[in-house]
Amino acid sequence: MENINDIWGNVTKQLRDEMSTVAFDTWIKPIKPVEVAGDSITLCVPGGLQKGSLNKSMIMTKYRSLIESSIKNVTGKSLDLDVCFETNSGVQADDPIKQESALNPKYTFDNFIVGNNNNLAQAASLAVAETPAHKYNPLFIYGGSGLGKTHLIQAIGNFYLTNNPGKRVLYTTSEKFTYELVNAIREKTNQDFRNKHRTVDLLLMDDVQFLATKELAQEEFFHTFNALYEAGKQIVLTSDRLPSETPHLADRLKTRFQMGLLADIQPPDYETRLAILKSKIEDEYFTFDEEIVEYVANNITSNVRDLEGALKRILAYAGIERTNTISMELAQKALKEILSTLPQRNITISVIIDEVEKYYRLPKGSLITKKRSNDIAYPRHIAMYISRVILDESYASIGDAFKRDHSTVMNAVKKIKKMVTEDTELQEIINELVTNIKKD
Ligand SMILES: Nc1ncnc2c1ncn2[C@@H]1O[C@H](COP(=O)(O)OP(=O)(O)OP(=O)(O)O)[C@@H](O)[C@H]1O
Repeated sequence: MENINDIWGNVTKQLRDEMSTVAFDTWIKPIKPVEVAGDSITLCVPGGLQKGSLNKSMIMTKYRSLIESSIKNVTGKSLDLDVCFETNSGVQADDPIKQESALNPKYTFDNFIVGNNNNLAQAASLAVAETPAHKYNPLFIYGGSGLGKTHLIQAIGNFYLTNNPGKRVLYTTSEKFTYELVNAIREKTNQDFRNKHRTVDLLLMDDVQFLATKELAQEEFFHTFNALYEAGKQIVLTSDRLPSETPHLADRLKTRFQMGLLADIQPPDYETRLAILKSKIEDEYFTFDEEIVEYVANNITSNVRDLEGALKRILAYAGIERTNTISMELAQKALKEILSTLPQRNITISVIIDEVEKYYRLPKGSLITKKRSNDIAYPRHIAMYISRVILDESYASIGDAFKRDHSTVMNAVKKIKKMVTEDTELQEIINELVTNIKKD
């Protein structure tokens, strides 16, 4: 069973039998199903910020396991429950224009945490949502999995619809686009397909990299893109990589995707991970000590989806132990399994060089040039120091990687080692670099 309304209809039938009528009418009946995406199901509770968050808290603490087990009975799958409520900046779940747009109201700018890793993409997204087709058309957001691309692209749509009621927005993915195109050809409804995609004010296309291997869909999307662009409509695209690095993507699409702004999202740094965790915890109404939040931020470094997963695990353990206060012991128990299964990166000197160059925003390969200016020499010494500390490599093999002799490496390592003991800022930089180097 795939349709969210069918699933929820069956789940509520079961819940009605298992709960008292008063509890069912108060807590379950007002819930609106939003979507099933991947391993999670999203439901929306009524109320604004205050009442909505109370409703959500009640569902998550008291009824979560009951709802999740009914969902499992109905779908045969374990789906994570995600509950949203209607904020001022989110569109209403039952608004017909919203339904046509296929947007999920839970993705807003309000709940998107901005850090060094995503500030360009967030600022450009907001600019596009405020004044579409003005500055950046198309806006192309790219970055690794679980870093917030879907969140941002949908926040653009939600913001735009809230501020421009009556305008038409369409959120789709390249896979959905292809699937609907194939159906349209089979059922001879090509014109409907074109009307749907070419007459909107704002087209949001997620995961555009999957178009690359589908010739027919690329051809159709090329014409969709042109029709919208020429009509002065905004297009926003997301991908896991740059257009120029997408194999099999037609050149004419590559050039079009590059016409506006290319904005990247990088994995969140430590500060941003902390801020994201704190904001997600605020939504949950559980008490966490600062040291527990730091423990999670230090250990889960890959992406925001994994951070959320870690938090959900901790909350699930808290649910089992029927407590609202999270202890360090509970957090460690909850994360033990996932920490041991997280992919470990194969760390080499070249990984360290890459990360240090990225951190100091230096062009790739700068650390192994002959340049001796301080802006290159200092990061180079740090990279040598980290190579020695993390990998325990010999000075000679570090020297080979940096095209330097072994005494240069030895002096650099000695110098940074001394500085680290005196300079707390440098200690923090090195901690952050080591975290970046270790994450996959
Ligand atoms: N900066 C952020 N602030 C708050 N939540 C975030 C942030 N970035 C990501 N998230 C959350 O992390 C989860 C994963 O994000 P999202 O689905 O947008 O990633 P993605 O880049 O589209 O991944 P994929 O390429 O795998 O589809 C979502 O629940 C999203 O709300």
